[in-house]
Amino acid sequence: MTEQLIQLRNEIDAIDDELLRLINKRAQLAQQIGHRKSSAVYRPERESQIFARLQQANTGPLKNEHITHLFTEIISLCRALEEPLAVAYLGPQGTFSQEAVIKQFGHAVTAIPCSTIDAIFRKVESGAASYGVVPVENSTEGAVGRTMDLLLQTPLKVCGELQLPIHQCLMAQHTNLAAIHKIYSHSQSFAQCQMWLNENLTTAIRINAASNADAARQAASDSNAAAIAGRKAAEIFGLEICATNIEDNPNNATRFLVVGQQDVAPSGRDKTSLAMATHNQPGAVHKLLAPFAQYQVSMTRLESRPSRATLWEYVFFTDIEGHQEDKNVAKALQALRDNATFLKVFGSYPAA
Ligand SMILES: O=C(O)C(=O)C[C@]1(C(=O)O)C=C[C@@H](O)C=C1
Repeated sequence: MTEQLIQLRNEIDAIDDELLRLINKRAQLAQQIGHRKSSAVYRPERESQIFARLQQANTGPLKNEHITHLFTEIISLCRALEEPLAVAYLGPQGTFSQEAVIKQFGHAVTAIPCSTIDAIFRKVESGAASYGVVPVENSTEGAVGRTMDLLLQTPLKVCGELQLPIHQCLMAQHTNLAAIHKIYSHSQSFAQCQMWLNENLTTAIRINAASNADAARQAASDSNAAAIAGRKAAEIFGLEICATNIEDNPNNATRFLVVGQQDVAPSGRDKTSLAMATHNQPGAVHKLLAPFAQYQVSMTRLESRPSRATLWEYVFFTDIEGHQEDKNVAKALQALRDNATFLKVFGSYPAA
């Protein structure tokens, strides 16, 4: 080893010692905060402010996404010292939903796989899990109807959102595509990879699975089969990756919501999700939405779903910019309450 290399490594050792001391000091401070908290340990608004501040201060060479990644894990460990969290998600292990849990909460949580979106809501409502992570829309396939229907019924609040890029891989016991006669996947993933499949695996039959992870599990026991799933599923089931990024749209992403029992305080960069309905009359929807324009509230999403109560009546699901405690948002919501036949605010939370 050259003198210079030894010198550089000595400097890294000294920095690691300092980081170790500082990270443990940070953990002790989090513990002290934990002892002073009377309610929820997880504070999405504070975590969002920490990430925003660090990104602002970051001078590189590490990219902002790396800094967020690193501090997600540091905060995750500090939070777990205050109180261990259980987070329910759409399982089994190896799904994109599990990746979403890790992206939002870090690794220091107990992730509880559930077999349906209904089961996730039930786990959180009963207190068996502190939070649930549910898919709400995909950039290619659109809204996840079951999540939207359950939001109407649940007493839970929306506490957060995150977006996960969805990169699909073809995986099998080997990489010989000529030997693949069957492909397992979830129907949504098949829909997202149609062009690639039509070009590269024309004759293989497509078999629907309950989830991508379940597809990978089945491919792991059949040498003539492959699965379409996320990279994580290949790791879990010991499969080889035959092709990566096979989704038709390279910007394919799924948006997830975090649901829990708490109202989240303003972070300074928030969104509010709600659903509303009005009479089925000419101009009624225009009138319903007017308060947003009047109080300068931006809508980031507007989606209609059948009300399920009355034929051909619709509920409008809306995301707006701002927190329900912000003055303009509060005024718009009050005006909406006066006009709408139905209004439910699901919650305000830091924008992803
Ligand atoms: O500031 C708090 O309330 C903390 O508990 C500390 C901390 C952190 O590690 O920074 C941990 C958990 C919360 O979700 C937010 C922040």
